[in-house]
Amino acid sequence: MNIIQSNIAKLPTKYGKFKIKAYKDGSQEHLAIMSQDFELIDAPYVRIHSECLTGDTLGSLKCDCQNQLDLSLKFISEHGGLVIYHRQEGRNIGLVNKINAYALQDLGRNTIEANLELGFKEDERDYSIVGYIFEDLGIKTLKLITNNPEKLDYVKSLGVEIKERIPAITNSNKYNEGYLATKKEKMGHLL
Ligand SMILES: Nc1nc2c(ncn2[C@@H]2O[C@H](COP(=O)(O)OP(=O)(O)OP(=O)(O)O)[C@@H](O)[C@H]2O)c(=O)[nH]1
Ligand SMILES: [Zn+2]
Repeated sequence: MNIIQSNIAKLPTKYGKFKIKAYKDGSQEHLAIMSQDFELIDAPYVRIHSECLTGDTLGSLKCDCQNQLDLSLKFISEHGGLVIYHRQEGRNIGLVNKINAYALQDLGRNTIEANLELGFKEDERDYSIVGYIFEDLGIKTLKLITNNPEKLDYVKSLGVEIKERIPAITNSNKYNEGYLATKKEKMGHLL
């Protein structure tokens, strides 16, 4: 992998004070957002957050992403750890394709059917940059904040020990009930 790394900088936020580092992998740029005491923690809390501009930034109610990011930043600010902001928008199909998938969902398809109809797998994410960041930051043991079994399997495949899984469950609403049901029933998410 040919990764370009930034230096570490301070990032004060409404959640608390963090440190931040950026990684450039081809055309994708990812972030590691660390609590101030990160280096001193043996098994940090870690959230691998998949980019969702419509949720994270615009507050879309079609998914649970903004609530999960909010929960993770608050939790990690308080208990110590790391949020990896993994910039693979739309499970790595990009924004144009994700909005086309939303248009198909407006016609009644679920998230998986919409992806398949556009010629993609149900999930196109590749987590290799996460392994690179773990190695760069010296993470060998962690507590993972996720409901997604694929993220758990990926971390285990690196030989990194998962001491605990913290569910990332937030309130549902009438717009994301179908999305959450598909994740639970068809993608095996621990919801
Ligand atoms: N292709 C596609 N991607 C979506 C859709 N809705 C949300 N996403 C993307 O899905 C990703 C979030 O994945 P989720 O399945 O919600 O959650 P997860 O990250 O796999 O699992 P957790 O760690 O438990 O949050 C983000 O990259 C979103 O942009 C959709 O309808 N279609
Ligand atoms: Zn989302």
